[in-house]
Amino acid sequence: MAQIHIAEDARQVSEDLAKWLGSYIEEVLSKKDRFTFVLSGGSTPKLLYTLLAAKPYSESISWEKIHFFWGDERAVPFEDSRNNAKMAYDELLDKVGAKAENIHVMQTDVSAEESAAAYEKILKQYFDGEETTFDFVLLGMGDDGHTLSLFPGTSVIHEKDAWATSFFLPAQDMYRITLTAPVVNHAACVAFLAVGSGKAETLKHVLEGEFQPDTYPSQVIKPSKGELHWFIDEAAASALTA
Ligand SMILES: O=C(O)[C@H](O)[C@@H](O)[C@H](O)[C@H](O)COP(=O)(O)O
Repeated sequence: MAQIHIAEDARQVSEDLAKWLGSYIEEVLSKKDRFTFVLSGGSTPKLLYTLLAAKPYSESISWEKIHFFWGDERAVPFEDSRNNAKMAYDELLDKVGAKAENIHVMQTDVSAEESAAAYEKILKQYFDGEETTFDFVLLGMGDDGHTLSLFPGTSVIHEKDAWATSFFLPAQDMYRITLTAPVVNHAACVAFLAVGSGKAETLKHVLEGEFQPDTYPSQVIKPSKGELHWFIDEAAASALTA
């Protein structure tokens, strides 16, 4: 069952998530020596990353023990403003003590197919045979209900085997590289961060409507063993009935 955290506005949601995440990371690192963290792209996480890169989190989190991954990537050069890895470096990774060898970007200087295959190999090296995959997966949700690069009507929504894949997205005239539901649904903890009235109607369907993953791909995120959290603001929550 998803745990839903509602705050007044986008800043408060990000502050609440930063605080919650700081405690969660500390708890996990009290039991083991690495924390695997999937970063999200899009615009919503920027404020969260900025908060994490500043005090107290810049000093309280053991950044050197965190291994970073991405949920998806647009197959554009790193320097392109649409590149998810660049946003995370600019807002967070260039500001905290993460180790370069622990940061695993989805390469965009090779074909999307090669990038996905290389990512699959890295993920298998980290998690093959493990009880769960990532310690934490941060996800966004588009106004259309997509998450990662699982867009409505795409076959990748139903991928059952690959942990990372790629495909051409005609609507954006670009290739995308993305994690798939299987590897995310085996994570220890998944948290959506979604804000704004533009997501309200979609969020109502995702959380309260029938299971229609081709229309609302975010519905396929259902951790089998792990926790599922939604960090949302009042505007995004405005159509919820529960
Ligand atoms: O590459 C991407 O676009 C993201 O990974 C994507 O899944 C994002 O999380 C949603 O599109 C929400 O984006 P916003 O946060 O900008 O609404």
